[in-house]
Amino acid sequence: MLPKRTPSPPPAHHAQLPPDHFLALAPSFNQGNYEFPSGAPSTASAASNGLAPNTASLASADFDVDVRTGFLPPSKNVARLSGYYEMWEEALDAARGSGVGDGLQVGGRREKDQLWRAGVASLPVLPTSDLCASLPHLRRAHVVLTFLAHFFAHTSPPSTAEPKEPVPIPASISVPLLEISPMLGLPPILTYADTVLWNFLSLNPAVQSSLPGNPPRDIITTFTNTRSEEQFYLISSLCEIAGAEALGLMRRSLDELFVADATAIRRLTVYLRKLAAQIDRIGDVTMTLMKEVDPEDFYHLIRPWFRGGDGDGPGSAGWDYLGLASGEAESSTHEAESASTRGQRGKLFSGPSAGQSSLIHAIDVFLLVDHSPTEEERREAMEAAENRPEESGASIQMDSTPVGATEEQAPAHALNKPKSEATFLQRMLAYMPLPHRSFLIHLSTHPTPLRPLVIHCAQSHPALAEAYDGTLEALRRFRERHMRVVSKFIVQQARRQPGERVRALLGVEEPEEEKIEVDTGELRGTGGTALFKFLKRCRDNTTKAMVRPTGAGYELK
Ligand code: HEM
Repeated sequence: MLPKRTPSPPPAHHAQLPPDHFLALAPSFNQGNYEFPSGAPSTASAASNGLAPNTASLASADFDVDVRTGFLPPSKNVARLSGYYEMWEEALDAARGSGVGDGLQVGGRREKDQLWRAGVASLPVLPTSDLCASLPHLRRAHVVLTFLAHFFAHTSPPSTAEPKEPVPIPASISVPLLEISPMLGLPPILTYADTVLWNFLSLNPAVQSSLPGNPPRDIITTFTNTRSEEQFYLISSLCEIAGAEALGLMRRSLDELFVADATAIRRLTVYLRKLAAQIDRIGDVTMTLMKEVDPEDFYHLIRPWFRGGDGDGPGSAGWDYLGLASGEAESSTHEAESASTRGQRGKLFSGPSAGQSSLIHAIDVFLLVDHSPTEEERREAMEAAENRPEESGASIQMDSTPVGATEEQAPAHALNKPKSEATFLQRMLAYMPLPHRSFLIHLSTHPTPLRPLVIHCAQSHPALAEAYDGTLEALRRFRERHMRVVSKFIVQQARRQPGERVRALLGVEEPEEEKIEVDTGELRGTGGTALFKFLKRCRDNTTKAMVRPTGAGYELK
């Protein structure tokens, strides 16, 4: 099925990394500790015993955050690898086919799917050294290899053994993937960075940037060739563009916070109002999903490809990354890996979710919205971890407590949190590219004095408190609208059979029964969350941060 090839010379056009690029530097924070056995991704001044300056900024090139494009790369994404890496691209072309319904099918029951898998398993293990000189090429390699890994895993026959065997990922994919993933600070699984940040071309691809005047227009890689899948990624990238403007407003607010005199407070009030409008804009863009993405396509055709090694819930067998000696495999583990799978073959990484976007998390940190678990949730998580250690997830601590904060300065709910359990948002940090993760950790360990200032000035400058609450109200509105999207694209689809068109594409003839009973409490996102509880809690935490909270809102149904 795949053409036989012998390795040809490496691509000649790779640009050299500037010597001060983050990939070229040995990070000073790269010594292991309890939380990050393979090195802590933190640039916090706390890590240097207070000697390092606080360089926290909301648009910092050091963290690969661009003033114009935010978390999207300002330079052009690579659309195709060349030289001997063409082999991977050809395997991906063969998996995708040339149109809707022409590619591989989840379940891999057909001969076509089996031939493809055999072809990929017999590919040689390519060296990755020629990718290392260029960040855009390294990113494209992660996109290609993770799409291939998901194609391979989801066309593999289900294990009939008891207990289930992990899904094998062949050495031709897993070895290079495990080599390049640490260079990007990502786990060896498809992430939001692969489907969105590094997967678009702009309106004018000749121009080396994705400025607002030259926004993302074409998606490079999909599983299904459907317009819905392209639009799902594209709309997410347009949210990021709208978010870049929000980051700019937050950066200007930080400058005013630094001065904090009467003029600065007036300006801050204006910036917060503008920030609220920009968050509404992100919500407007998100709502275009309702029109542009077909919910049946999303739920039945696209989403099944996203499932990661933990896709079967707590009892998942995971994915087995073949081809490395056991010692090597262990040194390639990543923070996203659950502690319970270290040393085991089946790795339980989660599939991609827009919850892995750094944008909304950055707004949360700026406004000091705290998502740490409540006492009750902490107890529940501890019990779950004791009973089912595989559910405890990776532990990356990110709360909004200022470094050196006193009890009065820190939000009460952010103090005294144990380090042993991680919230969804903390877990999602591990699925972000290293510079973005470092950026969020840096911000959260140097939180803005915004909320304390708003509280301090509530009497003397009520307009500031109003603007602050207005921004949180806009963030709450975003979360409500997002819940409507989740309701339409997941909850409602889980309750009914797909129509004839989608059944034909799935290779399913007759629906088993028209209506499906769904326990909504059991519905899980690709990030592994219990959907209803999680999204409501994120919404309610936003309201809690208000100086004058408003009432409850939309219920997922
Ligand atoms: C069809 C479209 C979408 C669906 C079905 C969807 C679904 C989900 C689900 C199921 C979660 C829970 C986490 C998980 O387990 O994966 C989640 C979280 C999240 N999603 Fe989406 N999502 C969609 C689009 C978007 C877009 C366009 C954004 C843009 C910013 C976004 C932002 C977030 C954020 C920030 C979270 C974390 C929870 C929060 O902070 O409130 N999502 N999403």
